[in-house]
Amino acid sequence: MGGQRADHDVRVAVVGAGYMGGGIAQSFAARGIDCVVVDETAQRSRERVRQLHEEADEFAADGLIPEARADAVRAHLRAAESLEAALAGVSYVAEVVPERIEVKRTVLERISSSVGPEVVIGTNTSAIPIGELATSVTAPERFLGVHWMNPAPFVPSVEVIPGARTSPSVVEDVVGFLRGIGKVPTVVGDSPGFVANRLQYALFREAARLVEDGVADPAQVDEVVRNSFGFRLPFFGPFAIADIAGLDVYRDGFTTLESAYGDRIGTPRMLVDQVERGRHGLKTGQGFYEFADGVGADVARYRDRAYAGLDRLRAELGQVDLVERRDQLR
Ligand SMILES: NC(=O)c1ccc[n+]([C@@H]2O[C@H](COP(=O)([O-])OP(=O)(O)OC[C@H]3O[C@@H](n4cnc5c(N)ncnc54)[C@H](O)[C@@H]3O)[C@@H](O)[C@H]2O)c1
Ligand SMILES: O=C(O)[C@@H](O)[C@@H](O)[C@H](O)[C@@H](O)CO
Repeated sequence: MGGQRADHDVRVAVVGAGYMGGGIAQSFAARGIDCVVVDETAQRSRERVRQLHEEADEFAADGLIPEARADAVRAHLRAAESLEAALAGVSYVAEVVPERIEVKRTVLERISSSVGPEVVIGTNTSAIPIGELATSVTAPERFLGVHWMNPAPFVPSVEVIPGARTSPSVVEDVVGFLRGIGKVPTVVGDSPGFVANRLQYALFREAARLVEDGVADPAQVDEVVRNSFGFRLPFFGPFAIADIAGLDVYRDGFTTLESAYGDRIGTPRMLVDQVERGRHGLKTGQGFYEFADGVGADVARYRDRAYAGLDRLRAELGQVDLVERRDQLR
């Protein structure tokens, strides 16, 4: 795929046409890449493709995607009558079946035994280490994690997770292929939950503890997150935010949290090292990032412009009113 064939020759099979598989298939087809989806039965495959075509038209009607992209989904996205029929002539296979290792292993065995070793197989697993799934794949050098976020058509990030035996050229091809359809692929290490879900689930675990401890209810937690650090995250990740806040300030804050919660929110050694080396972030010109030679002032100006712009965009979009269940467990 990609490297060996021009992208317009690439054909994609999506195995598992559920919430994520459907969105992944739409994402490829909308860019003119022939994509075939297969689910547990031919009937479900056909039904899902009908839904995906209609959904793409709705996206266009709502102004979310250009009309031409919706037309491309109809032209390039189709259903297969069987797994074998779906896999015929493809360059890339997306495995998007349920997050149960035994289901994934069975499906991956069937896929990898039905296609040649040149066909790349990407699993959309949320958290299962690639190494644990690679044992079910013949020619594991063509196998890797390709973790899309929901909803696949609109969230830019795709984590690309090589297994121990994944060929570097396969990683390079997949990254280029994803960039070619407008995604933001990031190559990360093979650790349970990778980056996105290890952070997302850690946040959720602590959010659940806040409710369990009676500090806030779910709606209050969500409101604070959306309007505090969540407001900043579209522009700066956690290390940049820490640099901007001041690593010395973070170190001091951790002192309180560590004394209250122990290792659960313990002070990272890397943070202490930075502070002890006088690298406090934007305020000293160096932290996890470089801010010297006027870069800090540019970052601050961008920060303020971005946040003011997001504030205007949020006012324009409004927000959805979620009704919290009042019988929440504390
Ligand atoms: N839901 C999310 O937010 C999200 C986000 C990123 C990654 N993921 C991961 O993507 C994968 C799929 O998640 P989902 O939310 O789309 O689940 P889903 O239940 O919506 O879709 C799974 C689909 O796989 C089909 N399926 C089951 N066994 C099959 C088989 N043997 N052959 C073909 N199809 C089969 C099911 O019928 C279903 O349509 C999981 O690994 C999940 O962890 C989910
Ligand atoms: O945030 C995402 O898109 C997902 O990774 C999460 O919704 C979550 O991890 C699901 O994958 C659970 O299967």
